[in-house]
Amino acid sequence: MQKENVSYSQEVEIAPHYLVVMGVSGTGKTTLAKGLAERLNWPFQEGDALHPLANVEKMKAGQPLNDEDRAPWLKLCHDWLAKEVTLGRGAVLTCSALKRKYRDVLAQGLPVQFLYLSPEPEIVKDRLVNRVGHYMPPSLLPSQYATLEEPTDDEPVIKVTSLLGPAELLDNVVGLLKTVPAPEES
Ligand SMILES: Nc1ncnc2c1ncn2[C@@H]1O[C@H](COP(=O)(O)OP(=O)(O)OP(=O)(O)O)[C@@H](O)[C@H]1O
Ligand SMILES: O=C(O)[C@H](O)[C@@H](O)[C@H](O)[C@H](O)CO
Repeated sequence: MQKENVSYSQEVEIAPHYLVVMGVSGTGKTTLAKGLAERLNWPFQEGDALHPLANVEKMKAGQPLNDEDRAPWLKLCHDWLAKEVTLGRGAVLTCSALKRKYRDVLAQGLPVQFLYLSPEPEIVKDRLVNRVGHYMPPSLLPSQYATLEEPTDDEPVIKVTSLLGPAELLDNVVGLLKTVPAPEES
């Protein structure tokens, strides 16, 4: 029997992934994650929106967060991912996820993949200095790098080193996701 003439967009061929777009402040997590969520029709959560108010106030005041500050926030991020995994549609979260132990909390028991953005530090600094309307002061960037433990190959990570602008980067990552299988549920 002849198949019905249904046209699928290229994006529909991408299996649901549960992505945490990670990296230090200013690497372009929100820009890319929003683009992915819109293009792939996956739910999006801005990780920064889950910070307790005290964390935001601390960052605004130019003080880096510590492990204790981040713990309740990471739990909320994990819980959002867990909920989305049960719904099975794919999902995208932004979260700096700077340390290995933070990523372990985020991914615990979940088929999460980290999409690691790491433009050159000078480029990231320029982006932060030129960004308007965001509470995160560029002066906190050195502490972000000091805290960062780059993901290693034994983690479920997709590394994105491209220096493309937002639109081309999005196309590039969508293309990449077509080649990367979604991990099995653990
Ligand atoms: N691929 C890109 N090329 C050039 N500029 C970009 C790119 N992606 C994002 N930007 C710009 O860089 C700045 C930082 O981007 P964005 O807010 O997405 O970063 P972020 O990692 O989410 O930051 P934060 O962790 O502080 O929320 C913004 O002004 C954004 O417009
Ligand atoms: O772990 C951290 O230190 C924080 O998550 C920061 O990365 C901020 O949330 C973000 O960069 C603000 O824009």
